[in-house]
Amino acid sequence: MSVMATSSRKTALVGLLSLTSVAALLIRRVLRAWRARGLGGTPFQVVQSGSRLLDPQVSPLLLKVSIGHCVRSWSDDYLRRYLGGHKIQVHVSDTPFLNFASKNFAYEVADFDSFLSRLQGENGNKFLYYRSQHSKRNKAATLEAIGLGGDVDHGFSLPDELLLPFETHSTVLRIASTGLSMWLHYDVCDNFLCCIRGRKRVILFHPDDIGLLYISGSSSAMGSRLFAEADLPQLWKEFPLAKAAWKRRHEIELHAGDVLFLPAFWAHCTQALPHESDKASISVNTFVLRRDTMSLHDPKDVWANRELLPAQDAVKAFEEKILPSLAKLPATARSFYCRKIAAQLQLEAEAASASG
Ligand SMILES: O=C(O)CCC(=O)C(=O)O
Ligand SMILES: [Fe+2]
Repeated sequence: MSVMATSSRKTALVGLLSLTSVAALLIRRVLRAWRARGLGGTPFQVVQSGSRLLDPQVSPLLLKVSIGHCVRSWSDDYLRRYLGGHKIQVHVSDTPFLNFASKNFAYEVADFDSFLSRLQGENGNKFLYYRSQHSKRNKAATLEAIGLGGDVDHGFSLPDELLLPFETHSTVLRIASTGLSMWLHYDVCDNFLCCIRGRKRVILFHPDDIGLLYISGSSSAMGSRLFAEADLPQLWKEFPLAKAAWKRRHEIELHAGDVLFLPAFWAHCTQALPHESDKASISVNTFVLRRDTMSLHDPKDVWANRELLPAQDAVKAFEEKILPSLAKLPATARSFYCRKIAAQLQLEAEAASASG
């Protein structure tokens, strides 16, 4: 073999090696972008379109789509122009960690202008949260109901492509003080949670982990203490099962313009964070219903958290029939039959998860 041939083979080999390392670098970059913003736990997927939203096993997704001009237009002055003078109901709390179970906050009626001023000012260490409602108690929220729906040029809108497979249930404006965290809960509708101003940290748990989260009704007894990082060792003492779920959590930080697709039954809690000097974290979320399961949805569900109708029947039968029957048994037999029924239910749950 000639010297020339050996050296050209060497050059080819070196070329191939450097090409491989460039390719590896590129793949690493693409993977990093793909998992972008997933802060802890399971990596997050970023997608450009809504083609997989109806997949029964869909995980939360960060959607790269446009939500209209609101991201640039909705200054405090703009919001005051539309909502100024409105009386709104506000959650007010001394702690940033809101807890629905222990009700560590009060509801106050405030006018919108003073709410915004308090939110941006020093505010005596109070944490404020506004969730828009419909003026009629039995109707679900819309932006039109608070006067924010009509401005096509400067408003909020989700691409038709995302909404078309669904029926819209409601659209909610949410404004929170820096640091305020919303308690862990689940909703029964799929949801597009859109960040308009500030930032929002969101922690989510797979529906299969519901039994580890100390949920009663649709809210967790842990409130939003998952955001109190220094307090986590104490939290695991009080709520030991939750530690395993925490390790598998999905977590993301939303920035202005980001849309999180948050599937129904994924328990979630959020933390409002500032952007530069702006202390308001503003988001809009649209709850949607899948057409194939719409008939199971309670027509009286205003907040997107009433159990599906067959689940309401099951819970009622459990509380009114099964539990009282079991209570008639002596302790050993009660423990035996509770475990037997729990094992049967566990098998049902596994089979349903596998077929979902
Ligand atoms: O961040 C918030 O204000 C809560 C959002 C939420 O729970 C939802 O959109 O379902
Ligand atoms: Fe929610």
